[in-house]
Amino acid sequence: MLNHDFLAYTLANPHKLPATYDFMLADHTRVDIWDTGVIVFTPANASKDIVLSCAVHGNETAPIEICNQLIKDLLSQRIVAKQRVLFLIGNPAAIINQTRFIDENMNRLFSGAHSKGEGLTHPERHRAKALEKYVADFFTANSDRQRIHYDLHTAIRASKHEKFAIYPYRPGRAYSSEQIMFLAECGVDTLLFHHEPTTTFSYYSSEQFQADAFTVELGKVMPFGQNDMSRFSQTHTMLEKLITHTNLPVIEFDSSKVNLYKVSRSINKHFDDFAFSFASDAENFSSFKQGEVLATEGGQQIVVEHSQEAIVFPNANVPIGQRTVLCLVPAPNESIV
Ligand SMILES: O=C(O)CCC(=O)N[C@@H](CCC(=O)O)C(=O)O
Ligand SMILES: [Zn+2]
Repeated sequence: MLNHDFLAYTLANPHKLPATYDFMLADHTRVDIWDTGVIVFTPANASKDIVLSCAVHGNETAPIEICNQLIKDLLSQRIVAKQRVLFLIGNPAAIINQTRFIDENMNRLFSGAHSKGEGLTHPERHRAKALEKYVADFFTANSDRQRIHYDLHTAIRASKHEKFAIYPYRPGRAYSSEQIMFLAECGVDTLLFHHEPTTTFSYYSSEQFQADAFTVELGKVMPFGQNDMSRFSQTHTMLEKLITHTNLPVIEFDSSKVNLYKVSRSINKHFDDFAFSFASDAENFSSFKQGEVLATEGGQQIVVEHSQEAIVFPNANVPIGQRTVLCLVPAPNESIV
């Protein structure tokens, strides 16, 4: 049965739990375990419903360690939740495999993509569909609460901005200065405003439930045991405060504390010979000048269109049709309230 180590319990039962559980922590918090890697803490009188997800990519270990420590501290009652929290350990089988995924990148399978196209038997398809349902059940249980979802990741390569967040496309909804400043307090000082709908987990929560949802990149991917956890202490502290405080002070928007970019385009792969022209170890946010060649494929060159474009998440090793890189330009005039 479960002791305080929910990660160990999840990895001992990566596909299915022997049973679902609910119990009380003293008389203050109800705990529900809905599935492998899925645990809810419900205190009385919360004002926020918060989803913290990790391991949507199985080899991104630092977010897993952060979430497991918060869960341990809640279960042992070192800390007491004042807000309702759903923790999701996204892909337990891929954690055991020490890989980004088993058959398919799960962060391309939300908003119904799990049920379209080929590969319907892939384990990530079933898990993405199940995770959608858990998030839907969690958020729709209350209609009067602030809804927050931080989908925690680490990136494949080094980055000029170590910690950054992707703000999913949200037409007609202003960006939240409160959220941007909270993330800055977490040490996540760089925001990318996405320009189109995607099939990521954070877009799902944002679009379906109007959650303040973000993909949050906390550093470079490392195997278990090799994370310098001191680099995550600011984030850990702020997430703990978010969960355990009734109210957090709202910090006034200060543009000098954040770097704001918007996605100018997503370059998708059309041919097997897609190749980048820049160094294979180029950092995220490396910037290129107008006319410079970013990539080649099918005998064509893909060149920088704006006076400068920065790149993030370059990965030529993706299936045809998927994103190889996001191009970014500065975003000084976004609507932030
Ligand atoms: O480092 C990389 O190349 C990928 C890191 C990562 O997993 N990023 C997310 C971003 C999701 C988003 O665009 O909101 C992903 O690619 O799924
Ligand atoms: Zn990731």
